Amino acid sequence: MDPKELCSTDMIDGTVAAHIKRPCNSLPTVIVIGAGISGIAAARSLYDASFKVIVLESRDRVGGRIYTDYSFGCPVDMGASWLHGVCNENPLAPLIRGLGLTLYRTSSDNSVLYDHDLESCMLFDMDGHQVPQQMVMEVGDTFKRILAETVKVREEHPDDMSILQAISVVLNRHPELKQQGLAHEVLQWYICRMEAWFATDADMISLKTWDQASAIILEHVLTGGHGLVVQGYDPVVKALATDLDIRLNHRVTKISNGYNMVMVTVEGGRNFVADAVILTVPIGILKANSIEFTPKWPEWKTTAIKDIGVGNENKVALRFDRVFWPNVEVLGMVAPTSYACGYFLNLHKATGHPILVYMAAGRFAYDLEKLSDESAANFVMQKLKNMFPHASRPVQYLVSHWGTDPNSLGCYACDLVGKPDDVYERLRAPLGNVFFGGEAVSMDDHQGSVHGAYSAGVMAAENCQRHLLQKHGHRENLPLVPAVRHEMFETTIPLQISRM
Ligand SMILES: Cc1cc2nc3c(=O)[nH]c(=O)nc-3n(C[C@H](O)[C@H](O)[C@H](O)COP(=O)(O)OP(=O)(O)OC[C@H]3O[C@@H](n4cnc5c(N)ncnc54)[C@H](O)[C@@H]3O)c2cc1C
Repeated sequence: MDPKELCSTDMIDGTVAAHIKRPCNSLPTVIVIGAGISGIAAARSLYDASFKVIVLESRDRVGGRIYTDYSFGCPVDMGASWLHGVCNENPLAPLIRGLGLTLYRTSSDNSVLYDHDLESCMLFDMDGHQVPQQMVMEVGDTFKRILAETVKVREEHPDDMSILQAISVVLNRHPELKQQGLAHEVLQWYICRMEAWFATDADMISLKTWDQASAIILEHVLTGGHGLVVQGYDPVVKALATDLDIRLNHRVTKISNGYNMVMVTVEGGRNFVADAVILTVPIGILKANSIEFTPKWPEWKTTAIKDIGVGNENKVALRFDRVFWPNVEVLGMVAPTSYACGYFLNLHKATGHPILVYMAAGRFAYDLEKLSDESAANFVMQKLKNMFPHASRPVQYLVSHWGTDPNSLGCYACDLVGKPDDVYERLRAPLGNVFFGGEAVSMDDHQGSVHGAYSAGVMAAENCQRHLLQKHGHRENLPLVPAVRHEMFETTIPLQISRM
């Protein structure tokens, strides 16, 4: 076999891989594992810098946890749908501007607890009666005060506890903040919304870090509030993926990290060899140990993976033949527990299409996945009928399964109670020729976001590039051509923001 062929990231026989060396002056090769936004951003950066790169993706599509479904005849995002931080500093802003995508701003508040303006939420009790708007606003203010008091609880307790425990400490201390009857149910709805952001239940969310992730106290947070990507996130992924060598239906089962090269094995036994690997599979996949690593990873890495939590969120999208609901952004149902609360996002307001999307998070999202799609759609229809007895049957429905999908096993990383401070640094740290990308390794508490995943991919590519250039000599010694900037990034068009 021609040695040049061996290092061109093509299939080779695994038994010879350990003896392969990359010939001098050939292009450094990188395998990116995962074609979500992070992997594609990493591959794009390396490709634009003239590295030879291939992407191995287990699914039959690109995008990962970005998934825009078109079966309703219009785009419906069943994974990510908001751009969090509608501002020019958002790393995705140039791409979104360049593609001419419209953002429908649901809130200009940067806090995650209010990614919808409260005036645009209509809540209903279990009997289908509308909750007075005055009460929605007042309980919202009380919830803010309760959360502010939890900061004091944190300062007093050296050990971490859950945000739910902290709320109960605050309510015992300040009985005047306790809510009764319907107001208590509205408070539970706010807790339900908080759980939706973290995609996990309030008894699992770390008191120590929740407000860092929610951007209430941090300075490096992106401004501009939250905007739905009206045309769906798919064009963003597709634009970034242009011209990349992406091999779909290639599920990686093993990564063998040698001194000179890394060998990656996919289901069916094919091997791929490269100078370096960037691993961007979801944290749920790492936690499930479904990829074998040789040599075994050190304990500091495996405990980091164990100590990071993974949440779940699912959507049930319903398309109707006509609109029978009011022109608000969110239709919520209050209940005595946050588990029993829920809400629909009214896509009609943002897109003009008669679509409602029910959102479920945490344990409830897992429970929803246990139902057949038809039962899940019937379940949420009952909730809707409770609010609107004359609701028509949906013409079509879609149900996501992020928790049990073997390519995601959860929706995104979350901070569990007692999370060690350095857990994300350890997850991010490279091992030999293996670099780590993906939303969970993103910097500055941007885990669980598209822009965080994107930046994590770019950062992994930069670290990988630096490593390869150090290892294989200076840039001048390698046949690299000057970096080609992706034309989408060069545009100066402003962000298009709408609000109907
Ligand atoms: C329901 C839901 C709603 C969300 N809402 C928002 C939102 O509104 N705004 C926002 O900013 N973020 C949101 N997020 C988070 C956002 O979608 C993610 O943070 C981001 O898309 C993650 O990108 P990634 O590239 O890190 O991972 P992924 O997109 O998951 O990419 C990883 C890829 O690896 C592949 N893979 C897995 N195993 C293997 C294997 N063994 N071999 C090869 N490939 C493999 C997967 O198929 C996948 O394509 C949401 C997520 C979900 C699930």
